Amino acid sequence: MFPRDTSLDIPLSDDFNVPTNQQVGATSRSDKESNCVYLCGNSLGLLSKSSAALVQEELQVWGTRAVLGHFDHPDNRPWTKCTDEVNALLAEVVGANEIEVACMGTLTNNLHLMMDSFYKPTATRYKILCEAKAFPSDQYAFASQALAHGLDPATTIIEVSPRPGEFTLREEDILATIDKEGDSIALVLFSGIQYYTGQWFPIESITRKAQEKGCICGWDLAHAAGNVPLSLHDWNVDFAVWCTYKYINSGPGGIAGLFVHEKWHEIEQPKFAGWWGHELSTRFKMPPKFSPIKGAQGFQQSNPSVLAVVSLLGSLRVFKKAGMIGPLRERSLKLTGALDQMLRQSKYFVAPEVFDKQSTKPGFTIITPSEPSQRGAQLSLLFTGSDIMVKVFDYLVKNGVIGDEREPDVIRLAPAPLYNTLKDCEHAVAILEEALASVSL
Ligand SMILES: Cc1ncc(COP(=O)(O)O)c(C=O)c1O
Ligand SMILES: Nc1ccccc1C(=O)C[C@H](N)C(=O)O
Repeated sequence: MFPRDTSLDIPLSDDFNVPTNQQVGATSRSDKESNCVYLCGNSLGLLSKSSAALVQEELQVWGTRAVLGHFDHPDNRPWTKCTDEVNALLAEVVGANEIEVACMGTLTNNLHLMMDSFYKPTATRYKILCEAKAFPSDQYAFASQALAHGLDPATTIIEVSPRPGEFTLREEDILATIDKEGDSIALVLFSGIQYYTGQWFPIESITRKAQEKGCICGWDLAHAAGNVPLSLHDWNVDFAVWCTYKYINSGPGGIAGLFVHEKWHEIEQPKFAGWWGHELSTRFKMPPKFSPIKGAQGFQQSNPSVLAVVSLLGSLRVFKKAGMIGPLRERSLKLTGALDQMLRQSKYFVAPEVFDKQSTKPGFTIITPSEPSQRGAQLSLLFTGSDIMVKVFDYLVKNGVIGDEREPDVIRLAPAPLYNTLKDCEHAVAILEEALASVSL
């Protein structure tokens, strides 16, 4: 029997709205009013009551104060300064100084903005190094950046792939590639945590090696921010971008984050300026010449959606109340560790070394590293056969277990430490086993 840690039975925060079985269309469940088992905070985090209340407040201010809300706000949160509290909290989440962080735009927008500033190919140093099978938006961004510089993506973008028979990257292979190709690499840009495999890359050592070879090192932290401890400033990361709608629960399409290390603030001025990057003290005097805010916030372009900002703020306040990343990671290690252990005890589990994708016998392996320091909350389950994953996924949803399917073959399950419990993990494993039993029939 798996030893139970009863502290994991109570959610860390009761501030979240968990959809019911009925609401998610779990038609096989008779307990329609019970909460579903939501293990999909790696794609879209849940709505916190705090975010919902703050959005309502801003709607109220908009309805009652209209344009005056920009400067004179009943809750002392004038819209011109609505990102102040968020920036401070985001800086804590990613391990940065406040001046290094901006809450703005969207992940892919910010990635382009940062590449516009930091990707400066020359005749001899022009390549972009990333992991193979990066999230498609990142691949499109890299390729289009290469094209914009008149370069051929096929020769510009180099990817590190897993060794044959392996699912994740070895640190030594990444470092060796940088060593070998570094003189021709302009930019090393990995995801902090790989969206498909859930592998947490060694950010500090990759950054160090890239910089030793004279490359710029940036990070896409979509799956890392709010999930694992980060120390972007101390790790000397050049720049980073992330979305906030996953583990940080800002809501679909929520406002994103951007980090520019302090060492660049005097050197790298915003290239595509907008008025919101201009110093607040003179912004509304409408001067013709752009005078940027020092640091990451100088990269802001437009006035942000206040509704999006406070939706993020609500969740960040929940993070703060829970003690920020330290306690969250501690709980995350236990929850994901327990889920991992239970899955490995399943009769359908096949060890990754002997996993046979072609097998028609229903089964799965876990492609996420088993070493906790190499992963965050997410576990990626790879299924045998060609249509087993889809059938299993369908069964899970009908039974109120919400993970996500990622083509071609993976179901991702991610217990979020703020709102998931050990019971969620136990329930998910039980339903998964039922699902696999049903496809065996
Ligand atoms: C690693 C990664 N990059 C980019 C994106 C795209 O983000 P967005 O649509 O917010 O630009 C996502 C998620 O959608 C992601 O996980
Ligand atoms: N923004 C979305 C909208 C619709 C569906 C998924 C997403 C995701 O965020 C996907 C995520 N990046 C992932 O790792 O799969």
